[in-house]
Amino acid sequence: MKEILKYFPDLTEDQKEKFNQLQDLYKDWNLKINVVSRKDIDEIYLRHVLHSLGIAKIQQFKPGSTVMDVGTGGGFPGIPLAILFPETQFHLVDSIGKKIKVVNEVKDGLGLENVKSSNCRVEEIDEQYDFIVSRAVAQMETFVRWVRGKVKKKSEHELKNGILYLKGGDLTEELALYKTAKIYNLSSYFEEDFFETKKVVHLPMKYKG
Ligand SMILES: C[S@@+](CC[C@H](N)C(=O)[O-])C[C@H]1O[C@@H](n2cnc3c(N)ncnc32)[C@H](O)[C@@H]1O
Repeated sequence: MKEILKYFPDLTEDQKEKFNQLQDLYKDWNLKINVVSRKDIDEIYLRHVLHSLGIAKIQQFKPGSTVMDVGTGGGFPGIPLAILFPETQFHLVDSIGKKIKVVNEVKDGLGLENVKSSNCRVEEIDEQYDFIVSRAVAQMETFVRWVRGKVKKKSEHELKNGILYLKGGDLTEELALYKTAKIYNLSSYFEEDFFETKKVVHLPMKYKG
């Protein structure tokens, strides 16, 4: 939890309380369904919560804007972002039912009213959002094919709408097709070694590839 306060010192008491509850909620659920690796559960604030919040260093979601988290698994990056941006609506989607069950339990446990979830493949979703966020789900080309048409071309809330994808490693080859993609190194924002190779890719949706 100290990692979160270090980089997000202006949290409200309610947000602090919610972030505080996360570890115990995931610890309990992890005993039944493995959503966070055993090694990671003790470092959940660094490896999952702060990593998810890396997106917030690139984009501050505005009140009223809408975000879909594709392949959310146990709720990353969607749940931490929903705590940080309580006036933004989040739709967390995963094709595995038991993962969405955990998401729903965590959402209810925290009383997150700005989160809804769906147990389906993202290809089945027929809605448009200001932003699509994701971590560790598919190669960019596949991902873009899945979500094409699901980002609002022009947003009343946001100027930089598009995909915000948490990725690691060398992305030169994977992003060669996407001339408008911008890569942000999370090591510029967070000093822990874990973030050395971690990046946020922003792909604006005017891209027609
Ligand atoms: C490696 S996990 C990552 C989970 C989470 N984003 C995280 O970083 O902890 C990938 C998740 O994507 C989901 N997934 C893969 N393809 C999907 C699709 N087409 N639609 C919805 N979910 C998908 C899988 O069920 C799995 O839970």
